[in-house]
Amino acid sequence: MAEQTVGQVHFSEVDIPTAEVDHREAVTGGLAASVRELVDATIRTTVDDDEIAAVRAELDLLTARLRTAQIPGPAGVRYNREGRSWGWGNAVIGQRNAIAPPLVIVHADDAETAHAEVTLGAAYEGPPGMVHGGVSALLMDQVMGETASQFKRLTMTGTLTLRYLRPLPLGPISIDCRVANEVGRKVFVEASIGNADGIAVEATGVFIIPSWAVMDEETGETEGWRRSAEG
Ligand SMILES: CCCCC/C=C\C/C=C\C/C=C\C/C=C\CCCC(=O)SCCNC(=O)CCNC(=O)[C@H](O)C(C)(C)COP(=O)(O)OP(=O)(O)OC[C@H]1O[C@@H](n2cnc3c(N)ncnc32)[C@H](O)[C@@H]1OP(=O)(O)O
Repeated sequence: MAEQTVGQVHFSEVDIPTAEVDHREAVTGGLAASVRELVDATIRTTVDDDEIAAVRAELDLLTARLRTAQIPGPAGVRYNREGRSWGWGNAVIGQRNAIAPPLVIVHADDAETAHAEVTLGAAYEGPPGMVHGGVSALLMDQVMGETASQFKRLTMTGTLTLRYLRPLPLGPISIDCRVANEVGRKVFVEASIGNADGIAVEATGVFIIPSWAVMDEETGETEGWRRSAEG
């Protein structure tokens, strides 16, 4: 495994064929989906105290089984020689992360716009019955960051500005995003999150190609970046 550190961000090139990555994602993504159900059930269950104690004991055993073989730290961002990249622990789209909603992001062919959808349940509540404002910010930050990167360069959130227009009920939500402008290493991105009733939150962001990122003058790609297979 080749470790590459670009500034303070670590990437790992691993020699795993894309088919194997896809297989691992299908298997562990299924596990994450089950844990996501568990999170929802934990919030909403009304079973009695004894039943909670019994379930907890079983869960602790299951967790111990998973811990018998673990990587030493977080999942990181990895890529293979076929250009497939993956970040299994990502807080928004990590395939193995039960805390991730998980958002499905579709980027336009020109990579300048993106659309994302997900259904948010009880685990994402802020005001009663409504999406937590920080969750709205989190989801938009991810979509905006990916869109700013255009899958060819490393961008980091510099400034994210949000205007909360109206409360957003839990349930199906969607995000729209576009690159508005670019000046030097600054990429200006706009996004909104809402539902069938309209937009609830608007966001503008300045995403920055860090000064320490090494850029290829011809392609505009930064080192450490590989286009993901899902694009
Ligand atoms: C987390 C990165 C992961 C990367 C993974 C890559 C590939 C993996 C594959 C999939 C992931 C795809 C995309 C990523 C998607 C989502 C990730 C979520 C986004 C995040 O969760 S990311 C974490 C939060 N984020 C930070 O952790 C940043 C901490 N911070 C810094 O690392 C530096 O602070 C930095 C780099 C921001 C700037 O450093 P620098 O040295 O390059 O800046 P410099 O001084 O050269 O300024 C150049 C021009 O930007 C202006 N400028 C500077 N700072 C500004 C700011 N904050 N706001 C507005 N404008 C700013 C100046 O005013 C100047 O403007 P002008 O040229 O006009 O004078």
